[in-house]
Amino acid sequence: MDSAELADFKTQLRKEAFAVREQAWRADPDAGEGLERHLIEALAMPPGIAISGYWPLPGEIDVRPALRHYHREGHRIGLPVVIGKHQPLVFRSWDPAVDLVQGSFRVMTPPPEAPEVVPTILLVPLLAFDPEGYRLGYGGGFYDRTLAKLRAEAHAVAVGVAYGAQEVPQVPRGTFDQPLDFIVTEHAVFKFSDKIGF
Ligand SMILES: Nc1nc2c(c(=O)[nH]1)N(C=O)[C@@H](CNc1ccc(C(=O)N[C@@H](CCC(=O)O)C(=O)O)cc1)CN2
Ligand SMILES: Nc1ncnc2c1ncn2[C@@H]1O[C@H](COP(=O)(O)OP(=O)(O)OP(=O)(O)O)[C@@H](O)[C@H]1O
Repeated sequence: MDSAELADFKTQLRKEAFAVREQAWRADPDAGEGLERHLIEALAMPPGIAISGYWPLPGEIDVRPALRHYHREGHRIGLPVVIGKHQPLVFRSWDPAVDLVQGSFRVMTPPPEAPEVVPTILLVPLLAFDPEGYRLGYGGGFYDRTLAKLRAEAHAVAVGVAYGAQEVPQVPRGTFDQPLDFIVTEHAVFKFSDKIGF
């Protein structure tokens, strides 16, 4: 498959994945609680480690119960901010008292004055995932660029979070696609690397 065919294939898969995710979300809007439980069971976070999450868009599994838990445990939490097309994401500090502002793509983000957080563990949103740990995102390449940068610089663990229904047999892969270390859903944990052994 050349890169144009790969992009077309991903576009088609994205349409299907949107519909499947929307349905899962409508059926179980509180799945974030099961997700929180599985995250806590699966990943022993070293004290004080910085964790990134996201403020969910309609359809995305609600990662906020887990973020509140990690904040209570004393972790620094960052939420993603798009600083430009073709640029890696930047993460800014969030806590329950922070008033969010609307950023690019209607995503809620911490205000510009919130300090930057460089996460070691990233809770990564996605449209679809496969049983080998590959993910399909919105197509901006934001998380691929961000993970490539963080993994080149330091220890970074990518944890895809999703509804179980978002699993597909295979996500088409290109050279830039960054595999996940874990995928955690409201029902299950998939582990692809031993990376969290700090
Ligand atoms: N909650 C959340 N925050 C996030 C992301 C995400 O996936 N989820 N991102 C992950 O990169 C970044 C924002 N990137 C985004 C890139 C594209 C679209 C987008 O195109 N949304 C369309 C739906 C897609 C389409 O119809 O083609 C929309 O808003 O209607 C949204 C977010 C950073 N923050
Ligand atoms: N590290 C990178 N350097 C340069 N281009 C990249 C990099 N990562 C991804 N891209 C390009 O970004 C575009 C979008 O990639 P892709 O379709 O894989 O996005 P995605 O994984 O669905 O989205 P996201 O990572 O934002 O969730 C592709 O053209 C891809 O080649």
